Amino acid sequence: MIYTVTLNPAVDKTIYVDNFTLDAVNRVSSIRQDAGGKGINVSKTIQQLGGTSTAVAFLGGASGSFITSALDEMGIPVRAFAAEGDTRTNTKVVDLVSHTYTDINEPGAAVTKAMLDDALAILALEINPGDIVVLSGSLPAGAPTKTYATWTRACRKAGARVFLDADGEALVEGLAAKPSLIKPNEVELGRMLGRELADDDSIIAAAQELVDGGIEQVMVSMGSAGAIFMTDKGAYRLHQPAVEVISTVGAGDSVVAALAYAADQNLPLEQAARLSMAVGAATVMQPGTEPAKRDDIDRLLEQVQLTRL
Ligand SMILES: Nc1ncnc2c1ncn2[C@@H]1O[C@H](COP(=O)(O)OP(=O)(O)O)[C@@H](O)[C@H]1O
Ligand SMILES: O=P(O)(O)OC[C@H]1O[C@](O)(COP(=O)(O)O)[C@@H](O)[C@@H]1O
Repeated sequence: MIYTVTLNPAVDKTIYVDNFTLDAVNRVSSIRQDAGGKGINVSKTIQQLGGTSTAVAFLGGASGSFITSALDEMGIPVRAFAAEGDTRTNTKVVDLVSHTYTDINEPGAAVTKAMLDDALAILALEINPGDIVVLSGSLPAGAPTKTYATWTRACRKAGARVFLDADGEALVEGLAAKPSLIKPNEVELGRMLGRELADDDSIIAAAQELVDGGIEQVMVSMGSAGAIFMTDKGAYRLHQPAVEVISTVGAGDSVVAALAYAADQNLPLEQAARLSMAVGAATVMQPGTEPAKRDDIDRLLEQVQLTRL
């Protein structure tokens, strides 16, 4: 079983504007809204892959209900915990002329340590050995920076494999609890290590350091440049096929989803790596945070380039 955990979910509101201009009135040509937040996006993609996951999330207000209904409609089981206040709305401004994409992410509804502890106690009782728990996204206000470390330890103690996709302090602290997999992009990885990673060699060296430190799998996603997948059983340079890019929001989440699905299905490492790139490319072909289409994934899978390092 796969559980995705989104402590700070969001309604992703994509606003389409022609010639987005700062310091001026901009007229919106169309809007779309998606259930979002990193773990929720992971659940949506796992569903497209034919897998099953339970989306664990703190939700509140009308925006929280919007997310619950959207996931219900997709047939994704939700384990909702009440947030203190309304779930945030993250605004994505897409300029259809200049093709720029601007994210404006709100801080989100606060939680208390007691709320987090209660949710974790319930989740830990439910987890069975061999399950996968995906911890994704920013921490909401009120959550200590060591929250992911605490959750990783508890889930590992219950026998689960933990995949962590976070940034900044939350990631640095979380690493101490030794998740099985992390998926920083190259900027997040550089930030985490406090140095600029300018080329493949420096990314490979950085990922190797983490694997040597006890993280079994480090997937460094690199946007249109593909990814470097470093593991304790092999390392790969990956390139996805060229596709028409509609929205890159949720691309990283889709890579995490593919890796969680592959691990749950016990797919060989190389197959997992290929799948993650096909899913990443198929995701950017969709608007907003609509998940990748199965037929795109199947078609792109054969075109992924994989080189053993
Ligand atoms: N512009 C793009 N063109 C094609 N594929 C992309 C593009 N951006 C992202 N992807 C795919 O999605 C994956 C994850 O994207 P990335 O931007 O690195 O993640 P994040 O959203 O976490 O920053 C990439 O490794 C790649 O496979
Ligand atoms: O929790 P954070 O870091 O604010 O990120 C939340 C945002 O990230 C997303 O999950 C997209 O993430 P990625 O583009 O990094 O895959 C959006 O759905 C959401 O608005």
